Amino acid sequence: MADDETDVSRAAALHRQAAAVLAAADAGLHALTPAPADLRAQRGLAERLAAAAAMLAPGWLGANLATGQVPPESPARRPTFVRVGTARPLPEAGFPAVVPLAGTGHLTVDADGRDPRTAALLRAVLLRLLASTEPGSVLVRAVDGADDAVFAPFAALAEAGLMPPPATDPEGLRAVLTEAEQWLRLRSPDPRLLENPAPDAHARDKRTPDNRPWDTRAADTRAPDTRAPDTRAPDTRAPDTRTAEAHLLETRANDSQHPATRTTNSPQPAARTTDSPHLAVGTTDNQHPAARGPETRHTEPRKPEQRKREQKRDDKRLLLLVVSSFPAGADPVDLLRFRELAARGPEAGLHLLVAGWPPPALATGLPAQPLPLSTPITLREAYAIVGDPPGASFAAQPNDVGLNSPVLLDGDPPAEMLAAVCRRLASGFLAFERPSLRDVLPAELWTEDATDGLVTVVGRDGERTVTVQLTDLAPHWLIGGRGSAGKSAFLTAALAGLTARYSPDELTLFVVGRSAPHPRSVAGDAEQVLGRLTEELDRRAALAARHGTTRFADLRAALTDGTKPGSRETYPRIVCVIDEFVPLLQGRPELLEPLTAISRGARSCGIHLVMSSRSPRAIPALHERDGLFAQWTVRIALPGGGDVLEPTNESAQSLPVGTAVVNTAGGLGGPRNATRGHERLVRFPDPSADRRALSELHSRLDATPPRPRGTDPAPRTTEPEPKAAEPAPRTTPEPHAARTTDVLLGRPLPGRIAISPPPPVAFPLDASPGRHLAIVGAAPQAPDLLHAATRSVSAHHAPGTARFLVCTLVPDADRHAAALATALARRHEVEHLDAAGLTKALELEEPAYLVVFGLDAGDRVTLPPDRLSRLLRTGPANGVHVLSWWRGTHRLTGDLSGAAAEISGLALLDLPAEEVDQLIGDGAERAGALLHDRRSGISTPFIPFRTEPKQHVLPAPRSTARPAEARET
Ligand SMILES: Nc1ncnc2c1ncn2[C@@H]1O[C@H](COP(=O)(O)OP(=O)(O)OP(=O)(O)O)[C@@H](O)[C@H]1O
Repeated sequence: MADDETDVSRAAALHRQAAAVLAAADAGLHALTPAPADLRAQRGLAERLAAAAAMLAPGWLGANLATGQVPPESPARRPTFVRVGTARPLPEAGFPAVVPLAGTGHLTVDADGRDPRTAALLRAVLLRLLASTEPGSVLVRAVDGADDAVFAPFAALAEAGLMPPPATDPEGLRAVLTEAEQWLRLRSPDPRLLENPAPDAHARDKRTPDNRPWDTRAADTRAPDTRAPDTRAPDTRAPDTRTAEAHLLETRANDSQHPATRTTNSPQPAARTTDSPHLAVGTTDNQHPAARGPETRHTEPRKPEQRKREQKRDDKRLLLLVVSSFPAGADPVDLLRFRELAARGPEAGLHLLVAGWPPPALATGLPAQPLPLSTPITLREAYAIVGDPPGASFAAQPNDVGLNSPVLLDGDPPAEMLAAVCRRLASGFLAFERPSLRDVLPAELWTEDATDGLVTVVGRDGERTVTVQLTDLAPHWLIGGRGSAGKSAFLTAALAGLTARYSPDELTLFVVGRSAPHPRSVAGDAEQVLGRLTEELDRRAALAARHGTTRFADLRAALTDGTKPGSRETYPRIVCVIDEFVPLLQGRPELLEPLTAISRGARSCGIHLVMSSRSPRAIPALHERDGLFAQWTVRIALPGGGDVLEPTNESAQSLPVGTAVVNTAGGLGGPRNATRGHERLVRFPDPSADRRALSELHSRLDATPPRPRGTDPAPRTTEPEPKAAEPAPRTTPEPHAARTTDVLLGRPLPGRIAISPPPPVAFPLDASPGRHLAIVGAAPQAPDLLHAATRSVSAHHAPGTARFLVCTLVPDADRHAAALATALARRHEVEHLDAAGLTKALELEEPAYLVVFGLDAGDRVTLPPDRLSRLLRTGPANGVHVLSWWRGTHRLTGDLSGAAAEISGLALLDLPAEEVDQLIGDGAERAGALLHDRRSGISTPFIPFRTEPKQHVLPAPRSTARPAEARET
């Protein structure tokens, strides 16, 4: 080692000496009476310099790539020097021009990447740095503001997460700057220096100490082409300027005592003992975590040596920020951020390759200053000039600057060579295989119970399966990742896992901005979905208060206690998924309040939020102490999504696509690669690469009938079907039946969310069993509501495409039935049925809407309960839906209760509390109208639509009075 250092020192000294000699030679060439060149001496010198360069930049770092020869295998090393071209003081003599990088400084080129020479140089340098280091030890962030595809040949690295696609706009540029600043903060010896990620440019400039590199250099900056050639002998007295040798030695000294390892109060937090909210992530080989109960893994505080080891491993990495050109909208503050990063970067492993620097003063309003601690390259027509490296001089004389030799910059590396290196790096970095969608799905559908929480497999950590929970203690997930990081893929796979595990009785999805994959999902725009969710939260919170429960499991037990076995009344957990919430909240800030209320009140009500974004910290208030996310312990960071973690947590840096960091301690963490009990690096499936498994799952979900809570799963093969004699519902609905038709019932009550105009309260009719509507109550407006609701269904269908069968069993409603039939006939086929016709219609198998006024008046001859039950269960699969008005609850809860239990939509009008309680298990005082969907368990108050002015509505008997027409048998 000592010998090596001596050799290298000697080589560096030779290099310096040779540079000075060359400068002197150059001066000679330019003198009026040129001295005769000693060509042999020049060639000898060039050879010695080439040998010195080979020592400073061995292997990939300094090889001549133009030959197409892959440099001989050499151990991965820190790129302290890198070649930029060939210095050619004489046509006959040349040597590689190398400049310092890792541990020392940066590189700038005055022309940006639109100049092909610059673009080629950037690619060559990038290739050298990537090829000479271990995969993953140089992280690259690129900016190509001209969107000139300068980095296109490196695209294979994007998938591996080694180099995301370049930022092309100011927003992307700022994201890159922020990432670099975070990198610096974590490694800077004095983190206070970079407390504010986006500094106020002018304030920052004013407080810049005078001894910062760019300030001292600014005073004597001259454009390189105006520099006088060096005519003096090398300055051997210059102990204060750091030579290449000094750089090298200093780099080594720093290596062994990096600032980050020196600090005793490193920002990295000690691992915390996991407590219950942090237990939502688990790993297992085969056992379902729900069966194991909550995990109780505890993490011992890491020992100092272990921490040191982790930090040291991390310190080897470099972050390389490569700018080919600045985006048009970049402003002076962005440029000042570059200077700040440059000034502090090298000591923290941050290096910049910036083309187009200095940016023109006229365009930026800032003086065109060199980038601190950088070696500047200036392009000329046929060659380039390489300026002095940071703190040192290539020149021999104190007043001279730069390498006194023209440099022919390296051209593009051979395409095949570059592609091969990228392939090697990408495959080396993707150490383990992507799981398939089947890996996150259970063998059998809908076998889990959501009482204590939801849990699903999200991917694998090596060979281990990783599960994440949604429970009272870990109620919500916050997911972050840049564009194309795989957020949709992660969500789709996670939701597939949940919907396959939990039947609609256990789980209801509320989905904003994406399609809903579960039979009882509620999908729509944010206003509609959050409106429904707020109503449901209010309802459940009131029930929890009434029953004195603080856990959802207790509330569910209290609510289902005493309900009849097989009852359709269920209390599913609700998962509300909001994709890309930042633009949503920026556009509709008024939604923040209900969302925060839901987030806070949800945990004891079985309501969970899953929110994702490309820039989760774009609204800082959400992350403050009282902000939306303050209590969200589950954070999931995909590539570029480190923002969802604590600023000190680096585990999401340089994630490849297809991986995510799942952290269940609010993002708490420290260095990358450290082992933390509350954090897992997960490889998750890409459902788009597994379309078959996904569509198979969806078909199975569509085909599986919901089962009442408390009964066995429907498709058990060992048990007989409960009603073998009856035809099973069709598993593959006809195309017409697969369509969902909304029955519009009224306006929502003014709620917490101001929505203009508010969406109507509607009940969706789809192909699953029980999708029928019963309007219940003797209120005068009830028959008119059936009229209005049916008209909304008619309007939903194109003229002539729907069939309506209208029947009235109570004379009081004749007028309504007649008016409805007349109105419907204007658009569709309508048939008026008498009692006998109704009985026959119970056998319907062709699509139709059967509209019955006073269904409760039908006797058992007209309405044989078993035939009615069968129609209600199997009709929707055939496109048959029953829309009915029942004047009271008597028969619904009496002799027709079995059949009526099949009706999943109940519009209750002015019913007494005890009758509401009997029907839907919710005895809250309810004046007015209430829509209850038995499938989702959700009740929504509404103001009924009318077709007639109020005074024309006929009075009807009170619901509690038994209707005379209802004959019991
Ligand atoms: N697990 C995975 N493994 C490999 N590739 C994946 C994986 N998941 C997603 N991808 C790929 O990454 C790309 C982007 O995925 P996706 O659309 O899910 O990203 P996103 O973060 O939702 O993007 P955006 O924010 O732009 O909508 C897709 O081409 C997808 O095939």
